[in-house]
Amino acid sequence: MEKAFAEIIKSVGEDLERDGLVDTPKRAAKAFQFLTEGYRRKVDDVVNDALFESDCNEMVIVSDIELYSLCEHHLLPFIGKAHVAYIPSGKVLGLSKVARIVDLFARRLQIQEQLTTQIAQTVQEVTNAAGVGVIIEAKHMCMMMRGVEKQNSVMRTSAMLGEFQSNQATRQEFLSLIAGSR
Ligand SMILES: Nc1nc2c(ncn2[C@@H]2O[C@H](COP(=O)(O)OP(=O)(O)OP(=O)(O)O)[C@@H](O)[C@H]2O)c(=O)[nH]1
Ligand SMILES: [Zn+2]
Repeated sequence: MEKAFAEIIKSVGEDLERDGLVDTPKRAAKAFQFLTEGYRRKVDDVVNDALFESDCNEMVIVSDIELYSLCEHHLLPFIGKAHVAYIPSGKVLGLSKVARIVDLFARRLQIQEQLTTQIAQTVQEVTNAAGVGVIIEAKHMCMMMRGVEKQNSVMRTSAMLGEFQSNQATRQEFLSLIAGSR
């Protein structure tokens, strides 16, 4: 990866020997490894058995989880928030683990739709919840810094599983609680 970054820097006409750039391929490779570390993590390790028996069967919402991902088309960041809700069915998930699941899939090359679905399916699989809802709102640098250059558009995606899909009242409760947090 270091070599690849060195090639990219040379290809823009820069001098790789100059002071500020000497260590840049190494730094950039380290940064890119971090931004894609989701490929090297496993759900079980991330969740770390932090599942707790509970007879709570009311909606749990973790909202406004910061999200940084990379669009797979341009390798530019998309940045925003994820809102994750589920209805427990015997087990609740450690609070931080919801955010860790978001990062696990965000730190990959992604499109927002797939990221949203992967988070929802994983929360469902891990908790066996009666329903899961995920909403992501994000701004894509590939639409802001280049290309169509629209600064204010926000992409909103959702994935609704189980009761969030079949029960209008559940979905509505989730949406109104999210709206309250905005
Ligand atoms: N659906 C979806 N599209 C995305 C996402 N991230 C980037 N894109 C889009 O992927 C598309 C790639 O289109 P192309 O025409 O192949 O690439 P391009 O010529 O660079 O397109 P422009 O961005 O329109 O300049 C663009 O419309 C991007 O806006 C995403 O998360 N979801
Ligand atoms: Zn893009």
